[in-house]
Amino acid sequence: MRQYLDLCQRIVDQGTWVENERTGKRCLTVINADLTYDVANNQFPIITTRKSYWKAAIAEFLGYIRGYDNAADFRQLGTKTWDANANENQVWLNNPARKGTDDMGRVYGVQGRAWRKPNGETVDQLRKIVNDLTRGIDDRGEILTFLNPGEFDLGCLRPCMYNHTFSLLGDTLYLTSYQRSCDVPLGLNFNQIQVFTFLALMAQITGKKAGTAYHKIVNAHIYEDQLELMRDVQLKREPFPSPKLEINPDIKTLEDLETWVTMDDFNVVGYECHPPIKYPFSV
Ligand SMILES: Nc1nc(=O)c2c([nH]1)NC[C@@H]1CN(c3ccc(C(=O)N[C@@H](CCC(=O)O)C(=O)O)cc3)CN21
Ligand SMILES: O=c1ccn([C@H]2C[C@H](O)[C@@H](COP(=O)(O)O)O2)c(=O)[nH]1
Repeated sequence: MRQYLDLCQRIVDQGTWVENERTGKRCLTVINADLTYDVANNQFPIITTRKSYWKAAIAEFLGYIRGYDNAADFRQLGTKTWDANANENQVWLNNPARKGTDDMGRVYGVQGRAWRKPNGETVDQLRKIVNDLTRGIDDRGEILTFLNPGEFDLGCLRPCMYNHTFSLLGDTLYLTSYQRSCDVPLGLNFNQIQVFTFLALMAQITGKKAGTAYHKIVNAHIYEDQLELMRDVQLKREPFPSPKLEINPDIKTLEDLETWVTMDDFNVVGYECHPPIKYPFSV
């Protein structure tokens, strides 16, 4: 949790103001941040200096694992986080590729599970990784990439966490995740949980030990309308110790994640936190 607060403080102290055309807002910005999560010792990196809606964060990531392309499916899993990008951004609303209400287009999990090849077939990147890791294989290319520049115009948003690479050292599994753009007050609160949980889940379904997750961020920013709350409220609070994440041990395969798993299969034990802070969201 300290590393999150250090990044927030660094943006407040050393950030540069950058205009953002897509949202029409200015962002206080730094370049390059490296975060690490100790999944081996279950140090769950949840924010404690405000209440974190961790179930929504895990639901969002489960939707990517399932290859969802529709905000209604995400709501069914337990998160409304895609409603605004699917239904309120004028550029996307005007895009002829949009298939109607709640459609997100070919983003995130669609690329992860059904990357289109020129011959019309699709590539299931995640299935290949799970198959390899289960057999103890790391071919130094166990890469799940959501970034498909050829299809940017077919989706509502370019992926922010766009690359997840798995590595095996003996029977210990590591994850390195790359993020091009990070809304530190809102998005990172979710993304930290997602990177941690992705490694924990992949270790569980491939029968490996979870090691460390490395989270590498390029552009880390605070929107102008979030700054006061971050600087004068959240950064004035002292963090609590990290809680533990419990995952239902009956989750054993990728099919389990694709079919019956719900947010009831996850639990956070010993979560102590400060009161909620409602940060503005930019569409
Ligand atoms: N500007 C922006 N920031 C993001 O973090 C972001 C996007 N856009 N677009 C795509 C996804 C959607 N994500 C979101 C969207 C909303 C919340 C949010 O409103 N979080 C609140 C309440 C969550 C709840 O009640 O479940 C929070 O306080 O964390 C978080 C992440 C992350 N991504
Ligand atoms: O998982 C996510 C998804 C999105 N974000 C943030 C980062 C930016 O503030 C916006 C995306 O805007 P771009 O103009 O496409 O960079 O969403 C995040 O932090 N985490």
